Amino acid sequence: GTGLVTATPEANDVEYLSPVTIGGQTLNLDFDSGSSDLWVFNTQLSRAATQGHTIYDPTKSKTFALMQGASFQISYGDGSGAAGNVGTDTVDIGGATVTQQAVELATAVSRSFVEDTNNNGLLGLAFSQLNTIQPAPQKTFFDNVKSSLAEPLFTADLRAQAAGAYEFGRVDTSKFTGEMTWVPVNTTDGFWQFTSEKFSIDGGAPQTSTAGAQAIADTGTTLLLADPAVAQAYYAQVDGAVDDEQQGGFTFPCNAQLPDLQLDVGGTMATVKGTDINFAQVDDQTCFGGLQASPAGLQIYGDIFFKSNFVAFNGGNNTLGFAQH
Ligand SMILES: CC[C@H](C)[C@H](NC(=O)[C@H](C)NC(=O)[C@@H](CCSC)NC[C@@H](N)Cc1ccccc1)C(=O)O
Repeated sequence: GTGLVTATPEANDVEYLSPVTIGGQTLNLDFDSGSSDLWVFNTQLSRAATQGHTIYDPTKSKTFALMQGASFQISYGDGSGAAGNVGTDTVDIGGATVTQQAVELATAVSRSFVEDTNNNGLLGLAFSQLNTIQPAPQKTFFDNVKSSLAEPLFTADLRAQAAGAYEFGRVDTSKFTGEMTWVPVNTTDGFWQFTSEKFSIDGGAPQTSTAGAQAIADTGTTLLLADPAVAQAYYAQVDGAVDDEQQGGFTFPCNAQLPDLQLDVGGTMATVKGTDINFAQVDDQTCFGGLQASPAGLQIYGDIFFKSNFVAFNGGNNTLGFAQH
């Protein structure tokens, strides 16, 4: 295939896992457009840490080579992280193949990764400048494979409680309805970043949250973390919604009617379906919102956004394409 793999959701669509073959060994990884390291669970980790995981064994790969003296250490916004050493091997995603791809072998991973036994590592799809390998940062799979693709792009087709897909090299127009809108990406910080300062609720009058507010497209983040003004205005329209310190964010009665939310992506409005904003039940009557306030200044449009929008990441001209699906 041209580089087409299934994206399978965990419970509550917390993460999406896709098969990657490394030196002939297939592991399910979390494709993450919000970071730029490809790291895997492997035989160097303790048995306790790898319990329930699928691990990569470099000694069993005919094409593995150690990258002498190289190491990595990555931290994520949720406080999790991983660190270890580095090699190269042949990496194949649905037929799109890179020989001598930098593959980072964790020798330490945070508890949240140990406990998430569906997740055997991350495949970073942000810009290579964010790669954490020392002494010399290495290229992402996408950067390495780009020139061999029919088109220098990949797409994310993530679905609510259903199998979706990542595809490298083409935009499958049968996967979405209406027109795809392309917007320029600001790559300065290494993310797929764009201006997102306007919002409207149920197609009402657009309001500005914060002039010049920035957002990133992050397939590796579960929720939609938006400017606090957006979250406050949205949940003000939901009867019984409260910002519940104890639950860690906005909750509402599970039978609430959730309005649709429009957010601008580089000036063009994209819709997030209200149904996708009901994230998970936290007790018999109460549900936790998929839209929450972003702690930092930066907005993080995670899987909640992708469930309503098919997104193309074009590394040829650094643009993002989005369309309703
Ligand atoms: C605290 C670390 C800050 C956020 C920063 N790190 C980052 O920005 C890294 C590359 N990206 C991330 O922490 C976030 C984007 C944060 S926006 C600043 N994306 C990747 C994240 N979803 C990966 C993940 C997947 C599953 C489970 C947990 C984590 C740094 O290293 O400085």
